[in-house]
Amino acid sequence: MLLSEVVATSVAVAATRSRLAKVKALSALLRSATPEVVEAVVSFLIGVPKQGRIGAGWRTVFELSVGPVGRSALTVAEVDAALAAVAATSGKGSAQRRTDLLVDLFSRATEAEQDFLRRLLTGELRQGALEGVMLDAIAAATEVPGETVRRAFMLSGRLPQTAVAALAGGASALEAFQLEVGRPVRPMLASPAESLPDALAELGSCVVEHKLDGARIQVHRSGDVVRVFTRTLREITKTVPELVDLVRGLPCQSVVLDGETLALTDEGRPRPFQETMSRFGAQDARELLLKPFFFDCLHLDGVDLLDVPLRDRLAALRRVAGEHVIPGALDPSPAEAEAVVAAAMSSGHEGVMVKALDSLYAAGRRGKAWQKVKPVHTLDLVVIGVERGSGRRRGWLSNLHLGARDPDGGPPVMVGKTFKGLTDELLTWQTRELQAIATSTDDWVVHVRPELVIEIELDGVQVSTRYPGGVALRFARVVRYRPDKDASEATTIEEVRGLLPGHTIRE
Ligand SMILES: Nc1ncnc2c1ncn2[C@@H]1O[C@H](COP(=O)(O)OP(=O)(O)OP(=O)(O)O)[C@@H](O)[C@H]1O
Repeated sequence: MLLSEVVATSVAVAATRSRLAKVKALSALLRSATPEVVEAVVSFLIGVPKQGRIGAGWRTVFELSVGPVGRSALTVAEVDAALAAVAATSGKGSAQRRTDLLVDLFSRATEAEQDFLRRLLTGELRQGALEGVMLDAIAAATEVPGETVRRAFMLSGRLPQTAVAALAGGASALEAFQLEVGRPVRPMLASPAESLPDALAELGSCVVEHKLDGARIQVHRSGDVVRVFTRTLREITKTVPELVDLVRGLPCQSVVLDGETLALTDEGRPRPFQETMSRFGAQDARELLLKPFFFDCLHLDGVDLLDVPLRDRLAALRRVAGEHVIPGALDPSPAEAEAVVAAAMSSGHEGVMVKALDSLYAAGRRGKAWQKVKPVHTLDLVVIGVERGSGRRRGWLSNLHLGARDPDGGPPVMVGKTFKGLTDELLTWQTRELQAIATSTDDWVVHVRPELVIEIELDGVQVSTRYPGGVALRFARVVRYRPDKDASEATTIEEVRGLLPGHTIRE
């Protein structure tokens, strides 16, 4: 398959707002790809090359200036091989060798292909929002039910491999995907509830647990080997040795645990979220110990538990991790449930989770079986630009331009601005981070790649003629950055519109 076919499809998908048209274009391309290149084709389209980060600096790639050719015969397989060669280059003089390989590749590409490759390599093409569209396209290309494709993806965590299996072996190949200890699955998510009584009434027999304000972890143990993953399935085993030691000491041979981790003060209250997240960085900074609070068990000693009711998963969890289970109450009366909320709030946590005891573990799903009850309403928005500070904030990048996600995979839709709630520490941090992902700047605004997710508290929204989505935030203020989320998980423009007066307020 020619690279130009992938580029043309990518451009066509970006140019249309119709989900159906996107799915049609992608599935037609998948159908015409030969088995050897399916993995590369899907990787290119979702903007994540198979080789991951190839080690060529952003600047190198962006500043490569090689005259384009008028017509090209570059194939997907050739590009894939070239990227593999770049990724495999290491040692002394490797920066130059990588540049040479890239120059060679770019010199065989047309202008449109160069532009595509540049955006692929700098991560600009990466669009989490395209994942859902791609899953539909795989289903359409193979005539396998969408649910089967989705489940395989949630269990493997990898879209290209899901496509390869679907195209080669259809539904039966996808049904063979199982939970594998050591390979993370997409975590189950929660929907917002109006109130505690609503959630209790809707779910019937349930567990009410503290909703801790930390970071999601998924811990896999097989024998003595323990691996820890974040909510976005990034491995952080090396940075959290205390969690590894703790799970290695549990009374079992193999286990997969789902939970939340955070750093606590001496009084047992949560430390600021930023401090917990700083432990997920590159090095082991063990002076700030993390404590795990597990709330689910997906596998225990050879038995997969994804498809057993929560009641039984919790029994397994208590057996294996008793004292590290998150606080809560099983099958509480309304008064007992209220008491859990009061205890959670007075300990400095953000609310409670209410979960149906007969529900199965729906990997990657934000369903109704788990409902969160939080007194303060927040949105997770994407930073799309930032204004240069003035006065006391001179030298810092300050006023943030905030976007909501387009569920059909288009660029984020601006819904407001804010600099409220930013501490000096956050201003310093964001100035550095935003400069690193700047795409263009003028005197006033620095535009950035839409990657950073930020949690925003607000009083509500109002109709706006200024912003393209027709809706604007009222009194927005920053709660915190969410480095554990990527832009594909941000609040959608529809969810923001749902907050307009006249709509039912969900969160
Ligand atoms: N008892 C608990 N059960 C499940 N998740 C919990 C619990 N306590 C804290 N959490 C955290 O809450 C998250 C679930 O809420 P949700 O699905 O809305 O994700 P979220 O968008 O990160 O939520 P929020 O933005 O409200 O923190 C989980 O990902 C987990 O990190």
